[in-house]
Amino acid sequence: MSDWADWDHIVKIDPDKTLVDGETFEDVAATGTDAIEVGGTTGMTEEKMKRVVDACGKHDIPVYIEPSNPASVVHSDRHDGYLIPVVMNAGDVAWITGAHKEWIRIDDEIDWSRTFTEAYIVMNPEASVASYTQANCDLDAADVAAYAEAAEHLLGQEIVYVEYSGMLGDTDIVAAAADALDDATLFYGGGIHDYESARTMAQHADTIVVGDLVHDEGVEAVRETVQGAKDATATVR
Ligand SMILES: CC(C)=CCC/C(C)=C/CC/C(C)=C/CC/C(C)=C/COP(=O)(O)OP(=O)(O)O
Ligand SMILES: O=P(O)(O)OC[C@@H](O)CO
Ligand SMILES: [Mg+2]
Repeated sequence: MSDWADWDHIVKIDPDKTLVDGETFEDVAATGTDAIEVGGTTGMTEEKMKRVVDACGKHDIPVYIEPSNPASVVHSDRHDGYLIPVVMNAGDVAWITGAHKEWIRIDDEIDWSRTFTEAYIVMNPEASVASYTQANCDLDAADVAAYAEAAEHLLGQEIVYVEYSGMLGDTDIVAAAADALDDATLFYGGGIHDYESARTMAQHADTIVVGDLVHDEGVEAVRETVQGAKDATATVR
């Protein structure tokens, strides 16, 4: 069984951002979250990635690199694996297969045994990731459900990621993606900022991803979202 099948909550650390004053990656690992993903769209470098992966990898929690470009991939045995995005609604094929082909050409240390993909559906047109990938975010619930189904059944994706980075998404859209999937795991990320927003999104998604909150508000606020995710899981399943 894959690691993520048991995850209700992920903290996503952006190596281009800082933690709240006085907080450490040990504090982040102790929030009760199930895993740490390390990634961001803008300002990513190998050096910043390495610093965060090394710091997070010291604690007893799964750590996955989520690269936004081939140059931000670092290899180490400090982390558990690699979650490589594939953007279903990208406007530029670079973000579906192009960057992947280039990465494989230049990197001769890829460890396929711990490399997996995430099928992104990018929904917030204001997010950096939307402009970066030239995503078509003008999608209704039926479009999103169809992308989710295509990801799982045509492309064999094990993770589908509804991405509202920076804003709280539409629950009808997240529910439609959830209904469309059979066995794939649904990640939801974007705008989760408290117990209630976490619980609401976790009622639909298998796993919620909390990003900006850890940088802007800190670990106490993250802890509340963990509780929201766990409570939703307890009622739904
Ligand atoms: C093939 C390799 C190794 C890399 C390419 C992988 C792809 C397709 C990346 C596309 C962009 C993407 C989906 C990146 C994942 C990380 C992510 C969504 C971060 C959040 O982005 P924002 O919140 O918009 O950006 P900032 O917070 O950095 O402004
Ligand atoms: O930063 P936020 O809005 O929490 O989004 C989390 C994550 O989905 C970003 O890739
Ligand atoms: Mg962001």
